[in-house]
Amino acid sequence: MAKKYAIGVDYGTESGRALLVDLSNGDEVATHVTPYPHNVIDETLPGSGRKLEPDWALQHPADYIEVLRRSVPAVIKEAGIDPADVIGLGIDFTACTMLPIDANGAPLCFDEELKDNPHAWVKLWKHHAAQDEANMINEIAAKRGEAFLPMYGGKISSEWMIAKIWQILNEAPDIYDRTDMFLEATDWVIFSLTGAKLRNSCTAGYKAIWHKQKGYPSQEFFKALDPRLENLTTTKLRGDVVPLGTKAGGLTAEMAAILGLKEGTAIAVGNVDAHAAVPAVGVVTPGKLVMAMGTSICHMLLGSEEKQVEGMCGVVEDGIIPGYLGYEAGQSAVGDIFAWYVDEAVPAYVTEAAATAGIGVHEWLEQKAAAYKPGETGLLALDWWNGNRSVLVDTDLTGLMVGFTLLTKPEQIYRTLLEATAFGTRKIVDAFHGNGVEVNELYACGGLPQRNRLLMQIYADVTNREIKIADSTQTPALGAAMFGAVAAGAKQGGFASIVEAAEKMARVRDESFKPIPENVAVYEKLYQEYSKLHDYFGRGENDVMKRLKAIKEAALS
Ligand SMILES: Nc1ncnc2c1ncn2[C@@H]1O[C@H](COP(=O)(O)OP(=O)(O)O)[C@@H](O)[C@H]1O
Ligand SMILES: O=C(CO)[C@@H](O)[C@@H](O)COP(=O)(O)O
Repeated sequence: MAKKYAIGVDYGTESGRALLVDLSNGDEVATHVTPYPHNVIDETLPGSGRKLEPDWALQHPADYIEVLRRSVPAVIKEAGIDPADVIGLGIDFTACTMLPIDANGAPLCFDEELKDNPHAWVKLWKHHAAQDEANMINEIAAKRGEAFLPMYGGKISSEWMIAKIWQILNEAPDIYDRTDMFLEATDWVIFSLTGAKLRNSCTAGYKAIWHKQKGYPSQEFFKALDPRLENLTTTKLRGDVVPLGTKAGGLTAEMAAILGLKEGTAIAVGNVDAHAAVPAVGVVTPGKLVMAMGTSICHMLLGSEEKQVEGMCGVVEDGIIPGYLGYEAGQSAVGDIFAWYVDEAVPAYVTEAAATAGIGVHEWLEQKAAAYKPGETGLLALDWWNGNRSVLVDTDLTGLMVGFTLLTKPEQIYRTLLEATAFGTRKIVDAFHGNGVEVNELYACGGLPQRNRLLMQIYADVTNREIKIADSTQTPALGAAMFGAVAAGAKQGGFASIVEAAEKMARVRDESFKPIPENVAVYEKLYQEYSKLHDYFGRGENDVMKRLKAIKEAALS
């Protein structure tokens, strides 16, 4: 029998990537990236040039189709295979990236009459202009004692579905009225490929407050938010919510012609980028925390029971792997903190020394920082350069470093920043483990594990846990392809379940990072000090960070 393949399409913030994978062994045969022609729309609307307000971040839905049009034929061509041997396709997306559609499924921004209204466009995950609505949701939910709130660590984010919908209603009621359904972009792309309007359990659960047993929050809750939202969940949020790996449908004839694939090819329901990476590193059972490490970190973990864990982003049944509770937590800046130091704060001599050595500034700092023993710098930092997403859930918190002397060196500061983010991850690990959601091993994927060995050793030492590293450098796309193969099913040459797909296709590297006992002992002491600072500045004992923010805002006004 001819070899069978699946395609995973990973929709990132600035581009989409297709990956063609061999189902017999998980080999990544071909890949192709399409930058979004309209990129992130955060200044002016295409066409009218209408200016957008700060905190807005939109996208053009046609760009998502363009990724399919360019990247899918490109991987088929590069691989030189018969398109009929591609038996399934899955996608993963940034989230909550959402849009209003009409009764035919067309985005409202495609309508000549509506295209100059920014609310008709896709709101990207990092659209932060619905903060007022998010604050009201949290206030009202807390007052009413809504049971869902603790399942989201006590706070619903402005990035998520309900806050974004309410902003549309408040600022553009005509767009709200014209909307037949609000969909996650990941679900809209699947609709475009198959004609099936389904909602996937991952985005519905993590981003739209849907619960497998309880459904959405009550109509009374939505009425308490705004009487106009009373029927939202049965009208504009209607639609079946189905578990990941479900076949959404077959590729339509029209899309088959565009993609160069066979009509009827199995298409899996949509998924989220970080979550798709979990089976791609082979994690399909509890006890293993997967860290998608890049500019920020998403931490994902499976459990068998629904537990309340301080500061988690959410717990969703079938949210990561069908049959398990999926837990998500996160640090809102990690690589971004190192980037800040390298771009904004290192002395010129460091940049020059790195250039002379023919290496990057990160690499130069890593090499120098690796010469120190844990504790030797005398420095300690709080990693809140972009607030704290878990466990404190407070965007007003800011960064801090103590222990400077006249002898402090740039590489010591860099090492301290690496350590601070590791302590932030340890807080998350402890929050899960201490609340009965076991964390025994760590798995890492994303850009950072490939780039910085010192960072990974520090994480192993600080958490006192072995860390396995993804073999693939494109784990979300690999995970999406795996779900595509599950949608195709075993009879077609795919898999009966994601567990089977992971057994065949997922890989970690042979080399892992193991804790070094003498480092663990020193970091334990430093972590106790970190925890004292964390609680002192983060739990209200000393509100200096908030007071500084107020003074800054007054100075700016
Ligand atoms: N050698 C390095 N050590 C530590 N951080 C690095 C290094 N090189 C790049 N970074 C950081 O990695 C981040 C990008 O990670 P990546 O996984 O590629 O991106 P994304 O999170 O957008 O998918 C940036 O924040 C950058 O500062
Ligand atoms: O929020 C999530 C996942 O829950 C991400 O989709 C979102 O932060 C975007 O992440 P990336 O920038 O693609 O790593």
